Amino acid sequence: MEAVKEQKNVSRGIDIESMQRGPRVTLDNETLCLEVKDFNLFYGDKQALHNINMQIPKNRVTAFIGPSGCGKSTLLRCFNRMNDLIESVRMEGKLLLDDMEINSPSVNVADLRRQVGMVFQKPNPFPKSIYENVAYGLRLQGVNDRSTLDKVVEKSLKGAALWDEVKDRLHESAMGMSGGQQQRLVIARAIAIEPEVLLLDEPASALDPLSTLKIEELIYELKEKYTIVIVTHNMQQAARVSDYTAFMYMGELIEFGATDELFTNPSKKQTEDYITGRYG
Ligand SMILES: Nc1ncnc2c1ncn2[C@@H]1O[C@H](COP(=O)(O)OP(=O)(O)OP(=O)(O)O)[C@@H](O)[C@H]1O
Repeated sequence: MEAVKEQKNVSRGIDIESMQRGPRVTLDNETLCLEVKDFNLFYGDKQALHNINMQIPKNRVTAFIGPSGCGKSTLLRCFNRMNDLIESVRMEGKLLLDDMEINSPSVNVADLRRQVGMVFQKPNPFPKSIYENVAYGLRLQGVNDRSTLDKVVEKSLKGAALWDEVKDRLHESAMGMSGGQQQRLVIARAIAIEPEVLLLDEPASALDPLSTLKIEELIYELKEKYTIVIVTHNMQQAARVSDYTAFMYMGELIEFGATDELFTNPSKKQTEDYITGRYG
């Protein structure tokens, strides 16, 4: 894994045109993080993803939007092999994290999930203290030194914009926090082990507007350090937080582009229909 990591800092332009047939500019000066090549996914006989080609740039926020059932979460889950847990799943094509083939049998899935963290729709803190939730990943790696853990817990809670709210009750149960605080705690737990990518599957859909705003502000800050891929049903949210947007429909990638452009000047009629609320 380390050797693979070494080779990663190669800057490559993101060729948006190769992702879609429509006329759209090629974006230079982006470093590639995740790549999907000729990718198909089946649940048993049912094909859920059709020939997806997509390039996701590093240190940017990329949003997946599209109507319910179009395959957003299925694709997101591929990046840290969460679909391995579903027996009927079959995949074709390639998924790359930098130069590493994600589905290669030689990839250690636990290592991959350390590099590619995931946050789900419903906050899922462990029934432990706030401190132990954040320290969890490090403890799994065998780190038990108190001062190291203290530093990482503080840094991660600060990174998740939660420190000030919880610094005086670190040893209280996480289950007593509000939903919005719990979701930021889960993000702190994910960043404590310094992943490269954060996958967010509708991270704010169970939260009230104020907590949603905090999560959105947080996403904006986190992209300095992480590559973020977010699935959202909320188009305003996609427009607010993301740099790039992928619009999917019935298992296909219809359009991928800079968010500003995709929302103001979509190149495909299906995208336009969706963002103007004609369906979905
Ligand atoms: N475990 C599964 N087994 C069989 N089919 C599945 C499974 N998970 C998803 N699907 C199917 O795959 C398709 C894509 O689902 P997916 O959840 O990825 O869509 P989505 O765009 O994320 O939808 P939503 O916005 O409603 O969450 C749907 O037709 C869904 O029914």
